[in-house]
Amino acid sequence: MTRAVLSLGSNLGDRAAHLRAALAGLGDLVMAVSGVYETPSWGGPGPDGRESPPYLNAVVLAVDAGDDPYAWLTRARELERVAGRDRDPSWRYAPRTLDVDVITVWTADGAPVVSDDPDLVLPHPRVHERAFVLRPWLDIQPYAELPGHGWVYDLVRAEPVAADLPNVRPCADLSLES
Ligand SMILES: Nc1ncnc2c1ncn2[C@@H]1O[C@H](COP(=O)(O)OP(=O)(O)OP(=O)(O)O)[C@@H](O)[C@H]1O
Ligand SMILES: Nc1nc2c(c(=O)[nH]1)N=C(CO)CN2
Repeated sequence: MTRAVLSLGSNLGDRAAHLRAALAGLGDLVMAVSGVYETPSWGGPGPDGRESPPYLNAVVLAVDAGDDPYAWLTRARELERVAGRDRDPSWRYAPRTLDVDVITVWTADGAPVVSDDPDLVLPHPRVHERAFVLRPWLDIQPYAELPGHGWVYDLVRAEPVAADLPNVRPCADLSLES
């Protein structure tokens, strides 16, 4: 058995519909879903100076009966494929219909999986800098700990995340829970 925290993001097309479809795709694996937040695009403009539009973001806690952490990556890529995500070789953080990142994975005994395989780095190597993940994560796990970085509630109060926090805006009118 493994548990995982996944980040869902969309800034292209019907953003809420893409998040809902991802959640539906995860189906019975989902244990808890955060609120939906509108967040400025993280990662800067494209090579031509074009800005990436704001995202809708949410975070999910999910559980899988199998033991393989890579199953989460496979699922994430499949959800992105179904959402029609295109990759733009000239712009790493180009707008996308759906982005699913594997944030952290725990084994059945509660130990965090640590991996430096470039195909699946765990915990996700940039999440400690990302208010758009850390803030929604607190909705579903107020005592969440990011392996190697400490309590999530401390991370959101320290720089560089604290400066971004006011721009992570709850969308009270949008819910992913049915
Ligand atoms: N924890 C992880 N979650 C998702 N993808 C990962 C992870 N660790 C490594 N990768 C690899 O990162 C590669 C790029 O993934 P992707 O294009 O979704 O990145 P991104 O979401 O645009 O950027 P970022 O990695 O900064 O979130 C993929 O080939 C994937 O195998
Ligand atoms: N606001 C926001 N910015 C991003 C996001 C995201 O989900 N939300 N995902 C990225 C690649 O993982 C890059 N930048």
